Amino acid sequence: MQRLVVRRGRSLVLDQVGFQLAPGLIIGLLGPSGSGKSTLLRSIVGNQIISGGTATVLGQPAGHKSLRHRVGYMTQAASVYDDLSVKQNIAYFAKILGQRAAEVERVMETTDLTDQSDRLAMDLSGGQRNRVSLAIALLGSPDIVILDEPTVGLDPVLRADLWAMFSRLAATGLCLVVSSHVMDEAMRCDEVLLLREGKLLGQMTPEALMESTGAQNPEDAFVALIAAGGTAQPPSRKASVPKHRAAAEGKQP
Ligand SMILES: Nc1ncnc2c1ncn2[C@@H]1O[C@H](COP(=O)(O)OP(=O)(O)OP(=O)(O)O)[C@@H](O)[C@H]1O
Repeated sequence: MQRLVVRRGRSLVLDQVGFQLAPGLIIGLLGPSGSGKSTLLRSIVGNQIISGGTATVLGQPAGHKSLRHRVGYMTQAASVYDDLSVKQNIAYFAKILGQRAAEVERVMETTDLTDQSDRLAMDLSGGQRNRVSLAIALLGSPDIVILDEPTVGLDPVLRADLWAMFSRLAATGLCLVVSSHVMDEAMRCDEVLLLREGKLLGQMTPEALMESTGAQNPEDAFVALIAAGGTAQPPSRKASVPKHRAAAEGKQP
């Protein structure tokens, strides 16, 4: 994204936002409610009219038809039909996307839903419902998956399970962009984009965020960064050791 500007009505919702994504990383988009996270995610997907700047995804303008199968999107409201089973839900979207039946099995396996395939969506827990939405976003093996507040409303155990799943997906080379208003989730990301009132305060590793502010936790670090006027310096990609790789090599990320 370069100098991205989005206006909605009279409001300036995104103000000159610029950042880069990279494969194999979990990029956390963090900011308070109303800071513009969903608008920014829609801009990456190509569902948002932009007023200025450029949104380029995998070398194409965001929303280009060639990106249809390369960018997966899980919206904030889980797109799951209560009266269909897990498998029927996924198969329905697979059909719309022109995907084969084998792809339905693949995404159910990836999201640990194979055992639940015949259960009606209305009988699922919040975490399982979110995994159905994630499975739908993974149809067609996209290169980038955009997840809008996927852990909202989940208890800490289910939240941790979902983040572990994101890490496994990143290890396959996928780029995941995950929004959250829970600052503590920053520590689970490889890099964070910090958004406030439509402005990007910075893009950095969570470790760099903590180090540069000297704060004890991500929430305090966010406040300290605001007080310091933010920094929009992009991270050195050499410094970004993905959490999944650090764990595999037994290093502290
Ligand atoms: N249709 C609209 N017209 C005008 N302003 C809007 C419209 N939709 C959203 N906004 C404003 O745009 C801003 C950003 O909204 P957005 O939903 O992107 O934020 P968010 O960070 O995702 O918030 P949340 O975490 O609550 O979903 C908000 O101030 C909101 O009031």
